[in-house]
Amino acid sequence: MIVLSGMIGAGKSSLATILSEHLGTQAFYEQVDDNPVLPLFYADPKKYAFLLQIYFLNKRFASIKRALADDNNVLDRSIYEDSLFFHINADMGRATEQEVEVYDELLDNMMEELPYAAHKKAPDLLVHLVISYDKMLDHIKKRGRSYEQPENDSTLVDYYHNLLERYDKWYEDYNYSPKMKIDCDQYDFVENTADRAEVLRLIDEQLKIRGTL
Ligand SMILES: Nc1ncnc2c1ncn2[C@@H]1O[C@H](COP(=O)(O)OP(=O)(O)OP(=O)(O)O)[C@@H](O)[C@H]1O
Ligand SMILES: Nc1nc(=O)c2ncn([C@H]3C[C@H](O)[C@@H](CO)O3)c2[nH]1
Repeated sequence: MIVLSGMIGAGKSSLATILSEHLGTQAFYEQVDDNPVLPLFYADPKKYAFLLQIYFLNKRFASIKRALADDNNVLDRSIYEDSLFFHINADMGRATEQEVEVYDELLDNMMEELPYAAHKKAPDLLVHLVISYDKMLDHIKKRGRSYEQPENDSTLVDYYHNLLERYDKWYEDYNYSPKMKIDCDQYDFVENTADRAEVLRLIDEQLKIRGTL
């Protein structure tokens, strides 16, 4: 299983499609447009942060179990980032200490079950998408989900900056599997075919080193 990580709008879902088609494997997407809790969260983060997190954790666990079944399936976002999101939200006062404690224990408990549920614990490769704030906003605007637009909600500017800041350290500390970075300001793998080919080549190179290609 290959896991894609990175900020909101970095291009994970787009790359999941491109990469899974290239490898002839399956992509497992994050549940967004049919996620009933996400709009509630953006409207009232304090009230819904915990519920949203439990929702994502549950869906993610189900996807991971299926994605781990075959080599090179592509998972759109890691379970470790769900925890990062929640801790940032908690630090912004959107979850209580007790909620954080329950979440962390539940996550640990679920992670202990993964080797039994999926015969494998960690991904074969993490592909982290790095993006600047401005480029990320371009993508968020282009995609047009109203609840993600900072012009509709100025608190999102702080939220996005907090996430971006913490993501760098998260990637540096990540040690559950081999990892690589793709610079989304440098490579436009959605609209530029030469950039797309280069990104796929870089990922293939890592998969060959790891013996899954
Ligand atoms: N390299 C790129 N060039 C141009 N547009 C892009 C690029 N990458 C992504 N986009 C566009 O940006 C938007 C967000 O991309 P996508 O949904 O793939 O991001 P994501 O990382 O999966 O986001 P989220 O974390 O919110 O699920 C989409 O409209 C997509 O077409
Ligand atoms: N709070 C929170 N915790 C998560 O684990 C999480 N994972 C994704 N998201 C939000 C970001 C995008 O708007 C949208 C699509 O990625 O969903 C999350 N939000």
